[in-house]
Amino acid sequence: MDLVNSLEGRLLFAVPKKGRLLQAALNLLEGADIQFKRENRLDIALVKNLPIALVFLPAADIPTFVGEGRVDLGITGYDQVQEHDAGVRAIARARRMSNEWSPKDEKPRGCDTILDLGFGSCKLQIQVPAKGEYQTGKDLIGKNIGTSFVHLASEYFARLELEQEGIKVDSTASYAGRKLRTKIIELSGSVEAACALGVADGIVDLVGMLLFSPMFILPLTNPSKESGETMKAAGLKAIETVVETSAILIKSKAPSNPAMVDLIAARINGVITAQKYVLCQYNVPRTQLVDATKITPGKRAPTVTSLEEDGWVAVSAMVEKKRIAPVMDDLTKVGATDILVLDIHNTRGS
Ligand SMILES: Nc1ncnc2c1ncn2[C@@H]1O[C@H](COP(=O)(O)OP(=O)(O)OP(=O)(O)O)[C@@H](O)[C@H]1O
Ligand SMILES: O=P(O)(O)OC[C@H]1O[C@H](OP(=O)(O)OP(=O)(O)O)[C@H](O)[C@@H]1O
Repeated sequence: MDLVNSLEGRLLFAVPKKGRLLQAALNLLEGADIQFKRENRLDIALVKNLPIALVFLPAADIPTFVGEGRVDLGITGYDQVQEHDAGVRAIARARRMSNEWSPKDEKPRGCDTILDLGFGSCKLQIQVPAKGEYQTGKDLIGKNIGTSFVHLASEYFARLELEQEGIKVDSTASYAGRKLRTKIIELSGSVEAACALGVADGIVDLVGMLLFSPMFILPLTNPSKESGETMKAAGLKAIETVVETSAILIKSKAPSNPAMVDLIAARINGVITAQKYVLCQYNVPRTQLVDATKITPGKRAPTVTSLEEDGWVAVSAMVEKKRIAPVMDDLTKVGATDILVLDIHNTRGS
């Protein structure tokens, strides 16, 4: 199949090709009725029922393809987008310093976040040997730092160094021409081993959070791993957080088909909402209705209908799945009966 030509007229949608984010991303696509068949060893799949082509890419590369190329939509980690944007800032700073800058360099680059997808939560943290001497990020100024997130780590330590010199900076401050005293060492994997192997005094690396998303009955991270398991196993401890992250839906600043981007975003938002909420239905004496609807105010408002029994009403309201147990307890206390909890398969516009 001549894939490149078959992409004409299709919205390009980047999906993580493997790793922790893949399965949850595929679940979202299924919930949004994006039908495709991924051929073995092929990283492009044509969607059967919409003018879309899925492109399977490393999560770390998706911000580049969406922010700098022709890809319109993408699912990746917020940390990856932040690292990409920090890299764009570093290039822009270097160009301005060497007078290579020109107005065309300032074309809209990077990507816009559409939605937090509610899975893949973790933290990018500064980690040091648990029994070592370092207690704060400032203790590591001038030392060796191993990381896969070189741009975020460089900006973080530039801010620490400037603050130590009494220069107050904010996240948008320019570090133009600043030569870091701290040595940032780029590592592509197994970053947690860097301290033990004498390569680094500290690292900047991800620490998983063992979260149970409504989408899954299994933990989001590797079920055999606790949150921070890698860090603990490597004898490290986290001392500061650089970025808190989760999976996000991003879009190009100039998408080829904005209407289709909005449609896909609405469908994915519907799937996420349906997974986050349940529908709670119950009967309650009209005299208790005010107290009951304070417990179940709904996402917009509860639906109240009269029962074929004087003095009683039926209420239906969306309740966050993670709150439903105490909500049912409280409804019982105010005299609600026949309390039902229904899963929501999908939703739109809520
Ligand atoms: N515990 C975690 N460790 C690393 N990344 C995580 C974790 N939990 C969620 N993520 C998200 O997954 C992204 C990494 O996905 P990616 O596919 O690049 O690597 P991976 O999931 O670690 O798989 P692999 O390293 O085997 O390729 C991170 O940028 C982050 O947004
Ligand atoms: O807190 P945890 O859930 O234990 O996960 C965190 C670890 O996972 C990632 O590495 P990964 O396992 O992807 O292997 P890598 O070092 O080759 O990237 C990340 O770089 C951390 O080292």
